[in-house]
Amino acid sequence: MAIQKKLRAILTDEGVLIKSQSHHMFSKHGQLRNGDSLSLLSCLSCLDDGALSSDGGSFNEDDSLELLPFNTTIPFNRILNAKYVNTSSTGLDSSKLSPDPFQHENASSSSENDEGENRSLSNDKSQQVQPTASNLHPSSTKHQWDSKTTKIDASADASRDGSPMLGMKDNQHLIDLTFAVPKGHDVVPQKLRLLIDHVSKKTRTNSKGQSVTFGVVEEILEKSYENSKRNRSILVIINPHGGKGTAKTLFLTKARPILIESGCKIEIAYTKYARHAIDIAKDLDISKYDTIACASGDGIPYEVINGLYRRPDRVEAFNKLAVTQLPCGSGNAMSISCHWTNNPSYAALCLVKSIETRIDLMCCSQPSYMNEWPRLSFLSQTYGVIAESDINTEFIRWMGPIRFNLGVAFNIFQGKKYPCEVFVKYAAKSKKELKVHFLENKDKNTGCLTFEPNLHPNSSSDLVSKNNNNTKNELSPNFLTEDNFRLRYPMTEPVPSDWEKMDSDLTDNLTIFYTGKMPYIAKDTKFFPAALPADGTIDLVITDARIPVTKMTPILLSLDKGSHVLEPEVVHSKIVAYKIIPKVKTGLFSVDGEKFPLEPLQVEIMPMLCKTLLRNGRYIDTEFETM
Ligand SMILES: Nc1ncnc2c1ncn2[C@@H]1O[C@H](COP(=O)(O)OP(=O)(O)OP(=O)(O)O)[C@@H](O)[C@H]1O
Repeated sequence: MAIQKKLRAILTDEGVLIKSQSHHMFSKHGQLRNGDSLSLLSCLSCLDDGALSSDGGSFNEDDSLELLPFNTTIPFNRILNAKYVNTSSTGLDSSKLSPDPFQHENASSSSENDEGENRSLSNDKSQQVQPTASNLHPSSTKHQWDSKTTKIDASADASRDGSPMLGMKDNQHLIDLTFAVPKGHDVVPQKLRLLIDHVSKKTRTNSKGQSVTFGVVEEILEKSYENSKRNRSILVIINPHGGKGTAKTLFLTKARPILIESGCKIEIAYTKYARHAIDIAKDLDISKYDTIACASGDGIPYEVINGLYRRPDRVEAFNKLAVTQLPCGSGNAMSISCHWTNNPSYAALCLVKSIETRIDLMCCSQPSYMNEWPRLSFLSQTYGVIAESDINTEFIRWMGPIRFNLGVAFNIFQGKKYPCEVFVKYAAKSKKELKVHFLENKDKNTGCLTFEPNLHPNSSSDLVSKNNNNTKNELSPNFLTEDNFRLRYPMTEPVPSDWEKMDSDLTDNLTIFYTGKMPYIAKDTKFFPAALPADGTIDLVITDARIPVTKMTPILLSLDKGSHVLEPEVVHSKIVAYKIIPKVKTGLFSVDGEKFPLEPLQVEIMPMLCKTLLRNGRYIDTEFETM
């Protein structure tokens, strides 16, 4: 009968293992051949490789790998959703089920048009209601099947425990599985109807204190979202001008499908003027969301963080909301550092699978605005040749990231210097101390909120590294209090006695002053390879204009590898606060890529102020320890 010809599968520690009854289930190119409608399962084999390239690229995007005709595993870290197929209450005989495993699929039915108005994009009901511990109980059998629209209502569907239909054994369950597959340079949702042979051994305690065995869907979803939060409520802020005007299309075509299929609830706000995201964050109803995703460059997350900071209820806002980026701008340092990718579809997959983590911010004060609002910075502050190059090459914006490198090289080879005074409170002054600090802190996962030790030691899940020595984190969801926002070193007070004044022989000849919190400042620019999410320090890099061009050239050329910090001519320290007083008459600071006035600037670390989403609960691996 028809059901015997369906794809059959079992659960393993790694994922859903597709078994075939027929040796001819897959063609050479991964197409199903058993008479069912064909589904191209290209590159399921490379799904096993969840590793993103450490250079800030994306996952293994090679879809030309040999296909696995049998025993193909869909890893849990690529599974977006699972639902029971409801057959018993439909009047349908299982033998009459469509042979096409996709015919009854209910793709996201959000019917929004593509206009640039702010509007709700809540996905349809089937996406909002997910199988949960409470609605998966087998006794609940409220089934709905709209045969006209062939939609499966998840609320009904999820209420069922996959009880066997005609021709199925007790331990068999018919489910619809949605998972992410590579396609070209992206990852896209794919759906498959599977007959799963499974008897769950997992139990949970229900609201009455009884021990209840997991349903297979519940077990799949639990393993697929281990350590991460399911069904996020996301406010997506799109800068329609971001990424040379491509941000909106990038989000809608690449990121949104992954979010929708994962059961996220989405609303979109478009920025209508410069700095609009500050106002959006300042005024939004924080009870409606748990995540703000900036489909933009790094400018919008900067604005969102500063908008939240200006709220009277900022403690609640920073306790509740995670701020993340879907890389749709020209500078996407946050996504490269946090999601380990510059690709919006892979970043969306990382978003739904990530670990909520508290990261440090930096609080910036300058005379012209410190009495109003100090500015929070999540990425970097720079003065000197890079600040000038980044901002002053805006006129060649159309060139994309390369404009940054051209500007830097141009000014460096002109031998420009930017005299200043710098006062620093060190955490690790020498390169040796810095390395010790890095090694001591890199596996601590200090800010992880949802981290738990790997429940499945044999699992290949990449959510949790097997060889780290993490323990369950004790951070409370209401970790922050107003005290966390208090400045330890107000600019109005004299420089504290435990700060050191840097040698003026160096600072009078300074070319680059760069402080940062994330490893990548742009694609292929690993400027702060020792940066850690929540180690309570800022990384400082300084260069001297007297470095000969013959030595400066290799330093600049090693920015992609991050090994520039090892060069003896480059100052590299970890600090908790600093004050820089420029001595030049014209110029600027750049804070998170934004233009700031040429005035004394004082910055201090704000430990774990911002909740964000990190793949594996950590920044992209910079390989600093092996440099
Ligand atoms: N509708 C708008 N009109 C004009 N400016 C806008 C608008 N929306 C946002 N902006 C501004 O655009 C700037 C850059 O935003 P974003 O970082 O998203 O883009 P980007 O493509 O990465 O640009 P950049 O090259 O500056 O990094 C921000 O300063 C923001 O205030």
